[in-house]
Amino acid sequence: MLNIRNLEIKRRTKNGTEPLFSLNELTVEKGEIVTLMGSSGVGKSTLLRWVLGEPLPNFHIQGELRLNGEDIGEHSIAARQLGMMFQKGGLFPHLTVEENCYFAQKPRSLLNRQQQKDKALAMLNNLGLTDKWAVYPDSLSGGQYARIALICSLLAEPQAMLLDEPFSSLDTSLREEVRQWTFAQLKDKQMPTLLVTHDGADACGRVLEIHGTEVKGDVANV
Ligand SMILES: Nc1ncnc2c1ncn2[C@@H]1O[C@H](COP(=O)(O)OP(=O)(O)OP(=O)(O)O)[C@@H](O)[C@H]1O
Repeated sequence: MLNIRNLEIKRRTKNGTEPLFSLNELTVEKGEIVTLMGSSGVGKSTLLRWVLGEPLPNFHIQGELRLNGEDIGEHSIAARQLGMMFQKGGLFPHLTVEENCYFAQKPRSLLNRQQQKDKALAMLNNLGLTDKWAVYPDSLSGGQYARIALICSLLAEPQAMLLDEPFSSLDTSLREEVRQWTFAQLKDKQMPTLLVTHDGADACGRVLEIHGTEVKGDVANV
């Protein structure tokens, strides 16, 4: 379970700070997907980068962050055990799919190399993508890339997943398919997931909307 409380995001300016938005409380339960919607520039990506633990020198951010009840606000990126899927990226371009799959499992895996291979291949096999095992990410199509990037995030066995406009680089025909597949994977794994998007078509689960500097609770459930 991911819990954010008393969050205030401000952007540093020449003359001080400018408020982006604030949030009293947001909890994402195990097995739940919560979508945070808002127009471009309101601070959605900044929120996810703060949750992930990235240094954000151009922002002033206050808030409490808990994962499964533990305060992780001071933890390093690696120690937070969070998975992330971006609009683009997520795979190392200089590593093959196979090497990306091993790298993803490295930090906490107790499995040996053969077990890591079997686990990754089983996931790729479900998608009919085992023939991409030896290729580099730049030779994958957009949909193949998105799915393999999510597989790599899941192989790391994160405690929660953060999705930042994960489908917006896909064309319409593929977008619906990848979206359905991604949400099914996350629900199947009971993964607490926080999704940010400006596009209502990509929303899933409980939807919160940023209006001005405030977040309005549960506008819909999709
Ligand atoms: N590194 C940075 N330094 C200074 N300002 C930044 C930086 N990154 C983003 N901003 C500004 O902070 C605000 C919030 O940006 P953010 O990327 O979080 O918005 P967003 O809601 O995710 O937008 P989008 O939907 O377009 O991705 C914007 O006004 C943006 O211009």
